[in-house]
Amino acid sequence: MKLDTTVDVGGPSPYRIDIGSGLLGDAACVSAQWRGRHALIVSDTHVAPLYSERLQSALRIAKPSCNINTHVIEAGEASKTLANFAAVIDTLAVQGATRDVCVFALGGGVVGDLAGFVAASWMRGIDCVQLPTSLLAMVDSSVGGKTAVDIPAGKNLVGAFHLPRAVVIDTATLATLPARELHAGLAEVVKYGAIFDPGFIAWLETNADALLALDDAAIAHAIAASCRYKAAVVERDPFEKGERALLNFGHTFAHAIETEQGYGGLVHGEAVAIGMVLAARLSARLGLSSDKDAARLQALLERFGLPVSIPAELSADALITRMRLDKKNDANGLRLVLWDGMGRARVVPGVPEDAVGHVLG
Ligand SMILES: NC(=O)c1ccc[n+]([C@@H]2O[C@H](COP(=O)([O-])OP(=O)(O)OC[C@H]3O[C@@H](n4cnc5c(N)ncnc54)[C@H](O)[C@@H]3O)[C@@H](O)[C@H]2O)c1
Ligand SMILES: O=C(O)C(=O)C[C@@H](O)[C@H](O)[C@H](O)COP(=O)(O)O
Ligand SMILES: [Zn+2]
Repeated sequence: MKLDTTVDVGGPSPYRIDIGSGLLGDAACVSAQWRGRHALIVSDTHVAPLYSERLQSALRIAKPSCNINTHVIEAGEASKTLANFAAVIDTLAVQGATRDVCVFALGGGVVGDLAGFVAASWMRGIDCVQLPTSLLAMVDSSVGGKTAVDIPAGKNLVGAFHLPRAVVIDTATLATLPARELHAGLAEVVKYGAIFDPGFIAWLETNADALLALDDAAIAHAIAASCRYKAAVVERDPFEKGERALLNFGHTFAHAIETEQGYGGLVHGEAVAIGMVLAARLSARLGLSSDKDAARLQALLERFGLPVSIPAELSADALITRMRLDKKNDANGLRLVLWDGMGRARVVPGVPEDAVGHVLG
């Protein structure tokens, strides 16, 4: 077990992100914020068989007389539902979980968002510790307290802001992550460079092969840097009243694609890669950035094995209809995160639908 780095997240209820190899088996680390005697581990059918036992043992070392329950959902986006939310809530009720219960979210962003929403809701709010096992969850979803489930009408339309008590990132779990999911996580890593830091884009270009080969030092740097970019913005704007919306770069397109595919097509990071390319092209068309920058962003995403164009079966009309239900919109219509070139983005209200239709082809 080796704690490499910590990132402090300030704001209304500060917490710490621990990053290191083997941390899931570190009793002191995983249990540091656990107050009561009840614990509920929420995980999925891919992750639970690999890591749930390790976490349970660590928790039992920390509190030998504890009451630990595990709720396992089917792996995949299609599980981020109100039905599974209700099922996890029922598990807490059957367990007799008191308000000092801690929910441990062990898995990718699907588990993290669902378990976080349960924690936001049970007895009006209990503790949640995020234990992300996918790269995407390590660099993005475990941090910042956005919790949600999807409904057929749209992604993340039902949810709450509920900050985790702690985030523990065991980088050793990436050894079992499928390559497709590694690539998906890299899309959100690229996002930070695209919106905040051209220097980070250059670093990603130089270290692309090392990242794809899961080189320890490169991966550790990408995770820590990503957590720092996200921590900085969510501590200034925890409830997305302003600048936090920049983290939604590419997401209006991405969520429309995921919803239109019924949450069983592209995975979130893949949809975000396409969404960022579309947002970059739209920004160039509107005169905010250049085609050259858009091409550079696209090339980096392609290098990470990510798709950059809309699946052929999806029509522009259907996607625009989905985009109208995006949470950032207001009375002026589509409100999109547009791009000023590498490292700079802005929220633009009243984006004309015909311009959007043009980049959707
Ligand atoms: N709350 C936020 O701020 C935020 C940010 C970004 C994304 N999200 C949400 O996160 C979700 C996407 O997260 P994701 O990409 O982690 O998807 P995911 O949770 O579906 O995980 C991806 C796949 O990898 C598997 N997996 C995870 N870790 C593994 C490991 N170590 N070994 C083997 N298999 C492993 C999972 O079982 C799953 O099949 C979406 O629902 C998205 O909306 C939320
Ligand atoms: O943390 C945020 O803020 C983000 O927007 C991060 C996104 O990567 C993430 O996909 C988020 O869940 C999208 O939020 P939503 O508000 O558009 O549902
Ligand atoms: Zn995202």
